[in-house]
Amino acid sequence: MSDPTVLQQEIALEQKHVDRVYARLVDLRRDASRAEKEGYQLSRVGTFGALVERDAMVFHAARRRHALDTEYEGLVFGRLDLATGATHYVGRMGIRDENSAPLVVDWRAPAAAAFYRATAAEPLGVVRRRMIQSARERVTGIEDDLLDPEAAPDDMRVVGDGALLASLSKATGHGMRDIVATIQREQDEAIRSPAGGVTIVTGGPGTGKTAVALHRAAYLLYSDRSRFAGGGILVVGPSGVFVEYIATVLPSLGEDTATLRSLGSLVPAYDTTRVDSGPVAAIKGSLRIRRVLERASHDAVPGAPTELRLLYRGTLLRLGANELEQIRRKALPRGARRNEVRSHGFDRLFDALWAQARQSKPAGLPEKREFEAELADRNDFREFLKAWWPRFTPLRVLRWLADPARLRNYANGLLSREEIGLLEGSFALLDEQGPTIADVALLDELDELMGRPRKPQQKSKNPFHVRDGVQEVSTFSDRQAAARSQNVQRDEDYRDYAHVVVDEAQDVTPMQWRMIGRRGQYASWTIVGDPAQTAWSGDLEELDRARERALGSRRRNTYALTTNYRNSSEIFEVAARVIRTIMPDLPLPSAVRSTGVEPVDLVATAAGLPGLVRELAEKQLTDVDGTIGVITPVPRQEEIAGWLTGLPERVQVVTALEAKGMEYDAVVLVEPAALTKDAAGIRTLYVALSRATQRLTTVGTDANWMPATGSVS
Ligand SMILES: Nc1ncnc2c1ncn2[C@@H]1O[C@H](COP(=O)(O)OP(=O)(O)OP(=O)(O)O)[C@@H](O)[C@H]1O
Repeated sequence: MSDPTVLQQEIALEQKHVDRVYARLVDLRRDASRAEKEGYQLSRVGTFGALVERDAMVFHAARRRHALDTEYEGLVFGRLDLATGATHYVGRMGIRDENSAPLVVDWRAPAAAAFYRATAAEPLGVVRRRMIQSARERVTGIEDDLLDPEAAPDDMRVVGDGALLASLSKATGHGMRDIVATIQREQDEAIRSPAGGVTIVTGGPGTGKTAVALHRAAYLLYSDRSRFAGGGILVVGPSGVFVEYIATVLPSLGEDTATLRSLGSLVPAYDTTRVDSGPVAAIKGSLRIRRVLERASHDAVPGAPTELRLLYRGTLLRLGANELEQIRRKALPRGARRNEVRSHGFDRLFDALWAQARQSKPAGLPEKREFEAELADRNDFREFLKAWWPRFTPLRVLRWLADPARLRNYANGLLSREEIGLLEGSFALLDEQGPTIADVALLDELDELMGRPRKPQQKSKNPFHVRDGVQEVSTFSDRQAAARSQNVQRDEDYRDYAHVVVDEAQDVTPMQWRMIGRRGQYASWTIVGDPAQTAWSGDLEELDRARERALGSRRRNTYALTTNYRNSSEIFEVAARVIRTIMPDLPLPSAVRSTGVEPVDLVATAAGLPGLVRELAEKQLTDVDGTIGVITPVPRQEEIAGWLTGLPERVQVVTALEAKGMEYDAVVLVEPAALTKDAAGIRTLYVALSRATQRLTTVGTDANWMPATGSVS
């Protein structure tokens, strides 16, 4: 423990610098408001040039003000004392004083890298690294790491127990914890990985993969803003709950341009949280379903007219079922996209009708063009076309799969009888309950298979588009320069992202890789995940192949994270025992924190379970300050939520699948035995057991839920 007087003196010292920074911030905000006002004045001049300039000025100034507002909290969080005698302050954004001398260095600037990378073994010129904790403008604490005692001047003071442990013992809030002040070296290396190619980050539970992925997005925006803010960064996470959990991280770093989507909302027309059972999700996720969809996308419309009869100038023109089917098939060869070749179908229909008309030679038969125009004008003919070859939406075609006869026909030779039965059960609910998360990838595939007329894309004409590189300080200028590109209007289903981040990548199915891949054809990628946490019960090799295909031949940079920052060592020990039963040789991360509190395992009768679960949740409310996750088997979420009605919002009831990527201070895992039927279930159990930072309780009707080694294959 450090001497409290020394601590207070050091806090007072840092407060002086922080006061200077905030005073400067006031000036900068005033300048920004003035620039905004002046921008509006320019509109009175009325020339086109002045208007363009006004737009740019107002936009930049407004953005600058926004940046200054959002990064107000915890603006300065670090200080480096170098062996050279120089001192750098590190913060969420770079700020210079009125003479352009740096007051704060942006955490992403090269000069700040040592803040994260220096260790006692390799101090990189850093003598003391100091983390400054604050509440708004007030410095509240200091945690020092003395990295190079030999080089330390005699009067250098070192206080606190180390920054990382201090930060980890804080309670978890609703959003993800902010780690910018305590990023560790192996994480920093992954964050600053080269911008191109594919950066792959692996590591066990709680190793900071999500945190790294998000800080990397912020780093890329900083290091090449015109490329990444202009082209856009897409962040894909597994569930809506997860996306909400991470939503505040990038804005807290001053970046609000990235697009965050869950797998159920990646395609704009849908936004679903409905999940399929594991076996159904495995069929829908497998590439075999693609051929099933392809067949559906080429099939005749249910209830389509089987005959065309038109009275034309006293002559009956008639096409029967066979002729219509032949025309349709010829116009729609394998590989053709139904919505795109619609007009070919119509052309062939006209040809067939024209041939008939010519044969019967009605009086006054006009030229072919005019004949076509006359038909196209007729309501009865137009109605026929609409019914015979409508414009298809993917959802309409997916609904055809709810018809068991059609499904069997499309899946014949591709899926087993049992698999077809499972799909039948799932698609039967499509009309009533809407698509599931797995269906969204099928709908996107159908969209691709059938094509659609695309709107021309709007390109931004940006006279203020400035190419910027990494800058040491004063990032206002690069943020402003890019402001224009952030105003780019993107297509609703924008596909040309400059960078795609995929979190919890181990759970992305082959069909979902195709869906994401369509949106990242020109992108560089960051992929983070942990294969040991996958719930995928399908073919693991197929999964690897699909991912590799989406990522293409881009260069891979791989990073492995090795420390678990989330779980206490007592909690992670239980999770580790579970995963070792199916993956005995898996390298596991080491949990850095011990609380001395052992996890609790309880058994109840079926009748006693609801009361006990409620009691346990209530107890956690007094034991921890932060969030409490009650994790349930997927089919029982609603029932168990019913047992907990009226409890504060801090108690969140989530399924084992929704718990992916999440973190709670206390976890009550209900009926763990429900998850031990197969290897995918055990991997999901491993996820559920590794969500808690402080307290873990397992409770259920089966006392023997801990799987035995080799009990499942
Ligand atoms: N360097 C760090 N300093 C402080 N906290 C950290 C650090 N790295 C990670 N954490 C914290 O550890 C927890 C786990 O991080 P994160 O969710 O990113 O891990 P993950 O590897 O994605 O986990 P999982 O695979 O289990 O979903 C979070 O609370 C995060 O804020």
